[in-house]
Amino acid sequence: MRNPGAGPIAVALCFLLRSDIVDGDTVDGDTAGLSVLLGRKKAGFGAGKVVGVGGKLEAGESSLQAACREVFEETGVLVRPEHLERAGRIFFDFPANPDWNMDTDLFVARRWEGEPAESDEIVPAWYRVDALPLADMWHDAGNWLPLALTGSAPQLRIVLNRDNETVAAVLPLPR
Ligand SMILES: Nc1[nH]c(=O)nc2c1ncn2[C@H]1C[C@H](O)[C@@H](COP(=O)(O)OP(=O)(O)OP(=O)(O)O)O1
Repeated sequence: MRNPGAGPIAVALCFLLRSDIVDGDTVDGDTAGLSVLLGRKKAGFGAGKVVGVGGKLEAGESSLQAACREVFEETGVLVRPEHLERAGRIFFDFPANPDWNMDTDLFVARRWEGEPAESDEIVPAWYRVDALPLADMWHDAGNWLPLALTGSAPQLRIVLNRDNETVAAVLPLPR
């Protein structure tokens, strides 16, 4: 994937959050009536899985800039950096393949311009936050995605097993 021995890959993910509640509706719970934009990955790392929209930082880029660029490249939606909210940080730790280690900044956005459209990389779709498609995602998604989408700002190191799929441990990240 990249130069052996280099540090973790810096990644940014951005979750667009849409309120489905129309005026006058009443709902129970924090997440009822909220949907998130995820994407079915067509190629590359994690192909076939439903994943967060985002990807690797380019040289000289901040994670904020990368999140906006990746959302645009992968879905055609324009998100402005000032509309991103930090939503946590996850270190994906692949002990069997350390070259895959990723240090991932999470963002949510509640404002954007445009409608998501399919790209070469993903098929975007809206999912209810209280019914996330966890069976189609990375095994670890249930450990951090609901927390990130409900404002808990998880800061976690997710250690994968040697199968590079199942979760060996979920540890706090030093702040
Ligand atoms: N354990 C894990 N759980 C998860 O939910 N997402 C993970 C993960 N490990 C990696 N990812 C995500 C983070 C990142 O968005 C993505 C890999 O980065 P990219 O999408 O940029 O990779 P690709 O190889 O497809 O990209 P390019 O070749 O740069 O187009 O995988």
